[in-house]
Amino acid sequence: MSSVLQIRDLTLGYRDLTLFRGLDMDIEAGSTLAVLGANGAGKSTFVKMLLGLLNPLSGNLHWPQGKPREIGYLAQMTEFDRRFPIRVRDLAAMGAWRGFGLRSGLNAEARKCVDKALEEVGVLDIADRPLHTLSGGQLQRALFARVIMQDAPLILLDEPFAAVDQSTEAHLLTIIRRWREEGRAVVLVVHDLSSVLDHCSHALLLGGQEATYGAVNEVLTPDRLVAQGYLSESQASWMFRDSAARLEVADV
Ligand SMILES: Nc1ncnc2c1ncn2[C@@H]1O[C@H](COP(=O)(O)OP(=O)(O)OP(=O)(O)O)[C@@H](O)[C@H]1O
Repeated sequence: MSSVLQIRDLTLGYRDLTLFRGLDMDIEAGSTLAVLGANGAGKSTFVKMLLGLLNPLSGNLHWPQGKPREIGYLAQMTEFDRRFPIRVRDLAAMGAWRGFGLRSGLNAEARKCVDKALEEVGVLDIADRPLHTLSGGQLQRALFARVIMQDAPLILLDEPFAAVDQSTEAHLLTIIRRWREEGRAVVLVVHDLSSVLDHCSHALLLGGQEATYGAVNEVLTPDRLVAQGYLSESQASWMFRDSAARLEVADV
């Protein structure tokens, strides 16, 4: 696999708060990375750094294939103001603004791509509805269409399943799988371990002033999850009760 981003000896935090030191990791093309950690562990800070909104305290970021023109990004839904007076179709089209420019508008080919993205996420039938009329799941699908339109090699999804039902989650996971198969790197901030196990190849666990990166099975061990404050001892022994290596599917 080729790396989209190489992170070396990274120390992350703020002026008076160091979240962790010495992280080495590669974000690989065609991989899915779960970023996990207890509240306040630094997940959003890590995402902000990847987006270039925050400099590391120290360390290096190297983009072997060149820094992408654009990083696909889905913010936490709570940060989205759905009173924004646009339609579903316009929201999706905003993902492609670099391709056609804000003034010139969409040509026929771009309009076709928007419709295809809306169809893929299952909201083409409500493409002309204003955002404030959508349910949480419909809005998340529309926001996924916007990410599809961004056509980026690295995609960051901040808690994409936080406010959606199981069938929407399953649908959105098929889109994530397609992105991975296309060789894009997908980074997901998640809270629920069950959505990590079957769908992510790698994990970055934050907490306890440490950052642990590796294959999912190597990182998400009961000892480590407890040591880094993600699970209590009793949660870990319940979730790992049948196997030392395999978690029960459960929310934390
Ligand atoms: N601009 C800032 N200046 C100083 N400290 C900050 C700033 N933003 C966040 N922090 C602190 O950094 C720590 C990590 O915050 P961050 O939002 O990255 O955590 P998180 O893992 O995303 O948490 P949650 O699961 O609650 O969303 C917290 O202690 C937070 O208070």
